[in-house]
Amino acid sequence: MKFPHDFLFGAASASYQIEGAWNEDGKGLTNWDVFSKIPGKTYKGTNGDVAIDHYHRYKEDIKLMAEMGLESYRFSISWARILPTGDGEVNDKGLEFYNNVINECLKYGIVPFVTLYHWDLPITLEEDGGWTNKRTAEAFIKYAEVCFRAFGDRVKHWITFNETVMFCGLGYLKGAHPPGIQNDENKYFQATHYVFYAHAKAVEVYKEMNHYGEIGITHVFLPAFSVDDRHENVVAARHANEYETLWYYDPILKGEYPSYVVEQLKEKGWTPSWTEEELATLKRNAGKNDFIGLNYYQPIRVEKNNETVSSMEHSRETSTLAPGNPSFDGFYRTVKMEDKTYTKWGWEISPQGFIDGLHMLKERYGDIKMYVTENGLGDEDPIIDGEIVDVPRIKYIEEHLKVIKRAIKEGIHLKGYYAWSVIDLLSWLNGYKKQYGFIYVDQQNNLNRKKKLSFHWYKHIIETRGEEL
Ligand SMILES: C[C@@]1(C(=O)O)OC[C@H]2O[C@@H](O)[C@H](O)[C@@H](O)[C@H]2O1
Repeated sequence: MKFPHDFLFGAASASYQIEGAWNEDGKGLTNWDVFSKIPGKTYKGTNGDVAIDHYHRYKEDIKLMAEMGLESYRFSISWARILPTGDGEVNDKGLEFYNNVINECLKYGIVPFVTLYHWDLPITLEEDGGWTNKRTAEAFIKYAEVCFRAFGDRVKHWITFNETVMFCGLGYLKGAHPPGIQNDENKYFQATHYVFYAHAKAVEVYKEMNHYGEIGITHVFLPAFSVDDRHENVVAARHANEYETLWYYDPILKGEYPSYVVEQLKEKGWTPSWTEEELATLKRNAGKNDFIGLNYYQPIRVEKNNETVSSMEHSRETSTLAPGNPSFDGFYRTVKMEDKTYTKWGWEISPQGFIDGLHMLKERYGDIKMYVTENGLGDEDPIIDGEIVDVPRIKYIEEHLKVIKRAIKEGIHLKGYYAWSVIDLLSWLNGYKKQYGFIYVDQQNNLNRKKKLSFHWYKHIIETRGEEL
């Protein structure tokens, strides 16, 4: 059986991780332009000043995507190219660049799937409190409207935010991302709330423009499972799902926060300073979401944590989602299991965990359309006789596409798959060591591009619509 005719086979990237041209054509400074240059913050001091120079080489890259037969390309817009000061004047050169990227995609019949925010925030807003300041939410709504107006005639698929849990969690709890704050639960929960509010307002604005496209948000999907049937561990898994999934998915799809978490935030003094108008905005717009984007890489296996967790000193290493760390509130800890397989970065490889999680989502949120907006293997790819023989990546994606096909047969409303990433790119915390792409970029040789083994494999899968999977 083939994948459905309207299922999109895609691949993804993000502006800061591929574009470079960090200070060209009127682009404003972003939080990552500044944070990445603070000594010790990134792996070997890598940053996105050049990245893989996609800003100047987008035509070559999109031509390669077309050669792969890619049906859709998910990329993000750098806010600071459009509004260099965050909420001031529009930069026409920024509009021009993304118009060129969109038109280049359409030239090959590649469907552009655009993420408005993939972590690069104009520095003026970061320095004014970032997502803990409602000004940033209001600025996002202005930025989104500028993009809808400029590109909405050709872009019909919009993602507002990528992985809120990551930029808020790493920004305000682990400190591994800008603004580099550790263990501040009040700021963390406040930031997530203003992101959800900004999302709901952007959905409302988009729908009022009658562009007849679709809009949603992309969240990490990290289903938590108990390590065994012991009651305290089952309770720990429930707790993890409430904080890591329901806190993110409920305000979007139900328009309200999960009561389990709300009650505990009240007890702990972590309740965001939300207003009735903001909460009403979430409620009013929840039903207008066209889809939810899932970034699935792994499940987590959890057990009750019985050791006291003082405010941990975090590092890049404790921020890479490898198992063995306690949750920020100390309630549970993740566990590396003897009978599971893991990537070099300690992420469990579990297609079964994905399909089990998908049924959990369907049970709670019904038939909401879903896209897999990221899935892929971060690896140090083997090179044999000059060829990138990334067989582990082929196996990883193949196994996940198989369960996606099964999930669709079981009634899960999945309409597309975007591999992370279309091309090797800058990792926020791992530099260029952790590769994800179908296309290799030679960092030692003029950033030359080279098709990997997986490029040819994915081309075949797309051509045959995954019939053999
Ligand atoms: C943490 C990490 C990683 O480095 O493996 O997860 C997978 C992937 O998620 C994406 O949204 C990030 O933009 C990209 O950089 C990757 O980030």
